[in-house]
Amino acid sequence: MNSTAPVLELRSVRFVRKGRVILDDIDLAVRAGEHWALIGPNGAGKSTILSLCGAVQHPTSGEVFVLGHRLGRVELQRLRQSIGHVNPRHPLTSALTIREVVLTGLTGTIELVPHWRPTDADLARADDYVHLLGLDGKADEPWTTLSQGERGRTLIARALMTDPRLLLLDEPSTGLDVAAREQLLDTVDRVRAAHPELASVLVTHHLEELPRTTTHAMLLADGRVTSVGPATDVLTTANITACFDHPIEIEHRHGRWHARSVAQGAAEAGRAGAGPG
Ligand SMILES: Nc1ncnc2c1ncn2[C@@H]1O[C@H](COP(=O)(O)OP(=O)(O)OP(=O)(O)O)[C@@H](O)[C@H]1O
Repeated sequence: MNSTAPVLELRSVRFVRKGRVILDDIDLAVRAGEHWALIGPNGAGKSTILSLCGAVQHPTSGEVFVLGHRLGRVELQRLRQSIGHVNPRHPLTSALTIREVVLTGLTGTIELVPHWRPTDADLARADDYVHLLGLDGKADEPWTTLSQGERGRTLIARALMTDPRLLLLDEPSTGLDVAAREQLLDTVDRVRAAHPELASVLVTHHLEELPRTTTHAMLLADGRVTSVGPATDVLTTANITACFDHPIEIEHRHGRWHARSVAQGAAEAGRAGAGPG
C-alpha cells in the first residue's frame, strides 16, 4: 500500500436495505494519524458506516477501501486483522479475566480458543496494554465483575493486540458516569499518542464524548453527510444545529467540545444579566 494512501476510504457509498436508502453518497478518507468523529442523530447511519469501515458488510454501490484493498476483492478475514473494532456491547458472558479477554484480541474470538496457548511475548504484550489502559492490578479479575468503564478500557486493550492500523470505536462512552467517561477519553488520547500512525473513527451522539485528540469530523443526518472536514471547522453552532435540526450552541474549550440548547443558553444569559436581587 502507498504510505500516503488513506488507511480507509469510502467513495460514493450507497447502502440500501429493504428498499430503504440508509446511506447515500458518502465519501470519506481517513489517513494515518487522523482521528475522526462520526456524529449525528439516532438513525443517521453512523453505525452502518462503521460496519462498512470494519469490513463487516458491503455497500450496495460505491467502493470501500481498507488499507488500500477494495472490499469485495480481498478476503475480509485478512483485513479484519488490521482493524481494531471496539464495541461496548461485547457479548462475553463467561468468567474470563481481563488478561484473557485482552488475549482474545489475537485470535479474534469472543472466548479463548481451546488448546491455543499464548507465547510469553503475547502475555507480555497483553500486560503492557493492561498497563497503558490504566488497568494495573486488575489483570486477573473476571470480566463479569468489571464496571462498564473498565470493560471499555479492556476492549480497547483487546483491540490493540494485533497492532491495528485502524481503530473503530462505537459509542465507547455509552453508559459511563462522568468520571469513567473522562478516564476513558484520557485513555483514548494516551493510546493515540503512543501510536502516532494509528487512524481511528469514533461514533457518538454527544460532543462531550469527543477526546481532545479528535482531528476531523463528519456530521450525518438521514444517511447523508451534512458537513465534513477538520473538527474545528465542522463542529460549529451552525453545522450542529443544521445536522440535529435543533438550535444548539457549541463551545470549544481546552480542546473539548460542549453543546447546549440555545434556549437554555439564552435563559442563563438572562439570569446573569438580571443580577442579584
Ligand atoms: N441491515 C439493516 N436492515 C434494515 N435496516 C437497517 C439495517 N441496518 C441499519 N438499518 C436502519 O438504518 C438506519 C441507520 O441505522 P444506524 O444504526 O446506522 O444509525 P445510527 O446513526 O448508528 O443510529 P443510533 O444513533 O440510533 O445508534 C436505522 O433506521 C436502522 O434501523
